[in-house]
Formats: sequence, C-alpha cells, structure tokens
Amino acid sequence: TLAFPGRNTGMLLLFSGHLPTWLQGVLLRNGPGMHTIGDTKYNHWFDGLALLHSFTFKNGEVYYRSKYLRSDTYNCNIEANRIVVSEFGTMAYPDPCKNIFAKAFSYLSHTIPEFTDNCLINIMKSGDDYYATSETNFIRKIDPQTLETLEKVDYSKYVAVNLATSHPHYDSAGNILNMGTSIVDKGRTKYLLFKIPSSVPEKEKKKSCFKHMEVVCSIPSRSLLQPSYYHSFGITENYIVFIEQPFKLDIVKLATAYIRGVNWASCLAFHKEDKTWFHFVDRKTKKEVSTKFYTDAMVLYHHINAYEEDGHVVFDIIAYKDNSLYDMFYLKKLNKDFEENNKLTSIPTCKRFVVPLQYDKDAEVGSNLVKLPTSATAVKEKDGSIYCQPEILCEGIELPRVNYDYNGKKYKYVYATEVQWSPVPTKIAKLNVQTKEILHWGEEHCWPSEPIFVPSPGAREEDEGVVLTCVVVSEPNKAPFLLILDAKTFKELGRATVNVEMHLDLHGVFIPQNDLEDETE
Ligand SMILES: CC1=C(/C=C/C(C)=C/C=C/C(C)=C/C=C/C=C(C)/C=C/C=C(C)/C=C/C=C(\C)C=O)C(C)(C)CCC1
Ligand SMILES: [Fe+2]
Repeated sequence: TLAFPGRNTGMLLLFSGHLPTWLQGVLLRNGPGMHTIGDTKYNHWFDGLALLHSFTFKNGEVYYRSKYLRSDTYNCNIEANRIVVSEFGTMAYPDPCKNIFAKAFSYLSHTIPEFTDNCLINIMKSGDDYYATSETNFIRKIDPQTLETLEKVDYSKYVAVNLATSHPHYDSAGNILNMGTSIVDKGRTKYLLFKIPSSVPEKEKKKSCFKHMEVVCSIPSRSLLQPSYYHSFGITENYIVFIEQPFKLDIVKLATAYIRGVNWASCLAFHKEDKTWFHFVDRKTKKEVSTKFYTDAMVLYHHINAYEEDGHVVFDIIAYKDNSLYDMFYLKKLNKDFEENNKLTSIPTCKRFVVPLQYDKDAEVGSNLVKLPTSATAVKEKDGSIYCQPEILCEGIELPRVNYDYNGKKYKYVYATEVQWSPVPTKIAKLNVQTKEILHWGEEHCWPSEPIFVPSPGAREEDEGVVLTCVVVSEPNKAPFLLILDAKTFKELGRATVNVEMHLDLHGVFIPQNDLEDETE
C-alpha cells in the first residue's frame, strides 16, 4: 500500500511529454490486488482483495497513490491471516469472523447469505460521493483523494436484490440507474431496475440517497431456478436494454455449494442450446415492450452503448461464443507460460444489434424488419417473435468505454483494450463504429488497461479530449506508467512513470477537479 502521511496528493511522478493544462482531477481505478493471505490463495483472479489506485493531476504535476480497500472482508482475512470470506471463485471454510459473517450459507433454510464486500470491480458516483463496487449487495464508500475506506452500504436494505451490477448508468440529472437480481424470494426470481437519486430533498438532508432508492421496474426471470448472469446493461433516451443470456446461475446448486465444498462459480453454466432474450423497458411508462426479441446463445459482459434511430434500438456489445473468458482467469492457469498455454476458445467480438421496436405489424413472416443501412437483421417469425442477428463491428476488443456525454445517443467512437486469444492486453484501440476504422496504440511488453476518455473543456466533437490508460510493463526492470493520448489522433501526448509496482486492474473513473471536494492539506 502506498500512502504518504501529511501529503494529500501521493507520490510525485516523473512526467515526459506534454500535459494539457486543463487536465485537473483524479483518475481513480479499481481491481484485484492481493491473492495470497498467509498460507491460503484465492482460486480466481476476480477474487483478489480490491486494490484502489489513483493518478492526481494538479497544477501541471501528476501524483500516484494506491491503497487496499479496507473492506470487512479485507479486515477479517488479514486478522485471521488466511482467507475466511468466500468469493465467487473461492469457497472459504470455516468462517470464524462471527461478528460480521455469522449467517449460515444456505438458501434452503431461507437465510440470505452474508456476501463479501470486497468491492474490486468498479467505481460508482452517487451525488458527490464515490463507491467501490462489485456484484454483491454491498458497496463501499471511499474517499477519492485519500483512497480511505468509509461506510458500507447494503442495497438489500432498500430494494430486494442479492446481486447488482458494478456498471450502473447515470441519467442527465446524475441519478443512478442500476440492475440487480433477486434470487432468494422463492418462486419469484426476477431482475430489478432500480434508481438511486443524486440528491435528497432539502428537509431530509440527514438521510442518505440510498434511503430514497426505488424500484423502477421488475422483469421476471424466464427460469425461476436459473436466472441469467449479467455484468452490465444498456440505456437509450427512452429504453433500458437488458440481455437475458443463457449463461445462468443454478439456484439449487448455489444453495448447496457450501456443503458440497465447491465454489459459486461452479454453479454458473453456459447453455449453448438456449436462446439469448432481449428485453426493452420503456423508461417513461416503466413497462416492458411485449414483443419477444431473441438471438442465438452467447455470453457477454460489457455493453458498449445503445441509442434509438427511426423506431429502432441500436445496441453494441462485446460478445463471446462461450464462457472461456471466466475460466481463463483461474490463477492456476495464469502460470508462467500462460500466454502460450491459456487460450480463449472464443474471441471477444464487437457486435451491433438493430432491433425494430416500431415495425409494420402486417409484415410477412420471414421478412427482415430492419429499415436502417446495416447488415444486422431482425426477422419476423410465425409465432410473432423476432429473431435478430448482428452486424460485426470488429474482433478482439474488450473493456470498452465511450465518451459518456454520448451514452444513450448515436455515437461514433469506442475506446477499448485489444486482446487476441490470451488474457494479455497488447494494445488499446479507438474504433469508429460508423466506418469500422481503427486506430491503435501499442508498445512491446506493454499491457495497457481499460482506456478512459476525458473530454476537454467546451469540447464540441465527440473525440475532443484525451485518453488515459495505465500501462503495466512485462519486461523486468522497466517501470509501469500512465499514458496520455490525444483522443482524436491516438498519438502520445505524454507519460508519467510510476517507480513502484503497479497491478493490472479492471475499471475506473476520471473525476474532474470541480467534482472533488476542496482538499485540506
Ligand atoms: C482484465 C483484462 C481483460 C478483460 C477482462 C474482463 C472482460 C473482465 C470481466 C470481469 C468480470 C465479468 C468480473 C466479474 C466479477 C464478479 C464478481 C467478483 C462476483 C462476485 C460475486 C459474489 C462474491 C457472490 C456471489 C454469490 C452468489 C452468486 C450466490 O448466490 C482482458 C481480457 C481484456 C485483457 C487482460 C486484462
Ligand atoms: Fe466490467
């Protein structure tokens, strides 16, 4: 853990190149950092204890800091000097930290298990506050400047979710829209869309935004005992886009995992013979569109963006033909020869679906209802359902980001990491989804993280700004760095060298200086 008592900024970095003067604020990122505790080791990379790190841009200088999230899980594990709290890919026995993790791990006894608060995936903004997030019902407030861990929030106290995504959306007023799954209400397994307001009414100022959380809409799971797993969802001006994929959690298996001595990940299976269902919720009426839209079986984690055009909903995602991505990150497979021996059997593919929500109800069975210039199709079937096939935009990109001012709107650019068949990010890319042109940045032995776009003040064009990526260097004795690219040309503006070890992370946010509370040094 890197922290510098007395200084609120962190470690000053050596910068080479040109640092735009307007770039002021904090790049805050999250990811798994610690995988061994005492003599015990997690099974999976996504299980590791959350490690936050940040780059602070201030008055022409760049500072770095990193700190483990002091979750209850972290504290219990460190106190016991071994893994005592279960994660998705690692079941822990027994659980002696009775004060916090005391409940029985059994759904059959109708007990809601107390999940981990090891929030290692992403960062969420709620009003003026920031939270580390994962996929359980817990999120952890953090101080974005000192990286200190603050309160724990339990979503399930306010809405009936046991799992929630770590990729919420924000509306134009800054309210959070997120989705979660309710799996313990027997016979009523459902997906909930919920809203967290960005502020509370003046007379209730002492209450938190979470007390004002509300369920916007619920979508019943097609299978009561096998809800789909999902990692993100899409949003347009008028609709929520939710994909019910045949990558499903088996509730009976989950309920017995603890006594069977297996991890929760083994209760997740890809059903390649099933369909993938698309759901659209009207944000105004809060009702689901009744037409059944589907495509072939697939696995996806990341939605890129979605928008409406001439009565269609267009949405872009990164999809796989199977679930080999999760398996690839088991630590026993990430050994020294992993680049050669640990291969994906399906490459991440950027797909565009074009779904006609307003279509001619008298159209003939077998006709393609898509009226936009695209190779994506939506064919009417005898029973009234509509079978959709995508247009392929490109292959080999993951961890996609867009200029969030264009989220839900017709857009041009995706920034993402490039991967081939192994879990190594070799480059970052800027894809023009309208022309399919791609710009790349890459250097030998460099593993760049999810690229984040930061608009320049008063930007008029979608790609006016910079792209930030943290680069881990695989060659010994070479330092990692933060890279700043000009978003338009994808050419390097400069880099800040980090003379300490830096971890490969998952997701993050850029917080402009104006959104940060004044620092007291
Ligand atoms: C990172 C790199 C890459 C790409 C990475 C990708 C696509 C990462 C996707 C990450 C995901 C989907 C993470 C999900 C984590 C889920 C967690 C931690 C869930 C926890 C749930 C718990 C503990 C509870 C469960 C309880 C249940 C289910 C009981 O009912 C590449 C491939 C681009 C390049 C290398 C770097
Ligand atoms: Fe993600």
